[in-house]
Amino acid sequence: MTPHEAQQLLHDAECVATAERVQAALDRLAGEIGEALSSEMPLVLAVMGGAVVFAGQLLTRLAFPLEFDYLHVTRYRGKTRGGEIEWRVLPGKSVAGRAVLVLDDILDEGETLAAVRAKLLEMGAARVWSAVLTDKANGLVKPVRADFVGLEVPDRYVFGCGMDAYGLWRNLPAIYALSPDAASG
Ligand SMILES: O=P(O)(O)OC[C@H]1O[C@H](OP(=O)(O)OP(=O)(O)O)[C@H](O)[C@@H]1O
Ligand code: HPA
Repeated sequence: MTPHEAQQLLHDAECVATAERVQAALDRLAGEIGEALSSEMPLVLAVMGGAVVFAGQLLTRLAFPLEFDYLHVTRYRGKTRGGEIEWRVLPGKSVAGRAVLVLDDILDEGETLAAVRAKLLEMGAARVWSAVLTDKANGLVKPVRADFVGLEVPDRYVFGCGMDAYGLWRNLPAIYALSPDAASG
């Protein structure tokens, strides 16, 4: 894709959550997570790459002791439809016996979070919580629900705030839905 085509993708997209709404959701989420986990000294794990913005912006709002690490798993690989789960990096820190909080940008069909949760429990995590910046209202019975949800997004392919459109635009501070034409590409 050329830079011009990438700009066109954004131009044709619809904003579904402004940067202000995202920041307000982060403030609320941080409060909810603090109430639930402030005495747990959790290991916070970002699911790379989509969680990079969410994790960075949430962590500085959490005012309790925690450890941070990441794991890398992917199943969309720059496309708008998911496939097989591919594990790229397991968490480097031991999760055995730990309270773990998983951070991800989006709960869509729920396959990724379900696989991450199962893997962490298999690795001996004592308890696994999850927080997602967005939960897609797609009407599916998802295999897992998130304990903490920032925003609901419509049943469209969304991007920005860590979420990519064909590998691009993770850097946007607001959330957009791809135009139907672009989403089928
Ligand atoms: O609920 P699901 O349908 O499983 O989809 C959610 C997952 O899909 C995205 O990851 P992706 O595979 O696109 O990799 P990325 O994090 O590098 O964008 C997103 O970051 C979530 O991890
Ligand atoms: N946008 C970006 N990444 C995603 C989505 C989406 O709508 N669903 C699953 N991963």
